[in-house]
Amino acid sequence: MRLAVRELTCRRGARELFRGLAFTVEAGRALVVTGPNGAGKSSLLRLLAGLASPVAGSVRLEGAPEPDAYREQVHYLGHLDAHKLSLSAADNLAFWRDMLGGVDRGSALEVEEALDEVGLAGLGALPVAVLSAGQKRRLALARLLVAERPLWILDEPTTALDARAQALFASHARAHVEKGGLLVAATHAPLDLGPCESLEIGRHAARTASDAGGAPR
Ligand SMILES: Nc1ncnc2c1ncn2[C@@H]1O[C@H](COP(=O)(O)OP(=O)(O)OP(=O)(O)O)[C@@H](O)[C@H]1O
Repeated sequence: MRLAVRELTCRRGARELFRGLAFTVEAGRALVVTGPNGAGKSSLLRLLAGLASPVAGSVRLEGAPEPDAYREQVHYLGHLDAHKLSLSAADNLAFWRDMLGGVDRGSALEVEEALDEVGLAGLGALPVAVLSAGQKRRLALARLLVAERPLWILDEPTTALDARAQALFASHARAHVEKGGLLVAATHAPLDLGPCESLEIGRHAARTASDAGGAPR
């Protein structure tokens, strides 16, 4: 399986952010997207997640078991955590498990296991409204664990996380890739994903590099 992006053009408002962008991400590989504020990283990720349509070009998951059900192959974590604040942490996660999970749960974790895994054990009954910013982000990351999906698209996944949670995230992300998953993450900070490709979105062009230094990993 591989993510194939061809001749992608993105426009927001009157501004063209990029044109003719092309790259692939193979199964078992990660791509880190970097670039200055406003360059178009989140816009690119929304295109990759199928949440927005490109002006031109295509995004395909080649070799996927169900190529027509692209959105069902994708875990997307945006800037916002997308929690229902009045519901408990456990109820939020149960919702996402049911929403995102398939019939075959594979090795996906149960809600309590996932809460434990992200360091929220004992907090499952609390309404999300009272969780700290980092706890809310940890809960968002727990969504990746309660449903198995091959393509993870993550927008600044470590925002608000302390060093321990960042390391925890990195170990789950590496494990996902090592077992053949695909991962695309936009970030301003190193993610410690191990060997990965990088894509720099600039003001005028996008530049790709494989396992090159110079960009956060
Ligand atoms: N709905 C919209 N209408 C018009 N312009 C938009 C819209 N959404 C985003 N933009 C503009 O598109 C550009 C790219 O935004 P985007 O969020 O993709 O950048 P980014 O690289 O993720 O930035 P950051 O590092 O700050 O998160 C910005 O100039 C932004 O103002």
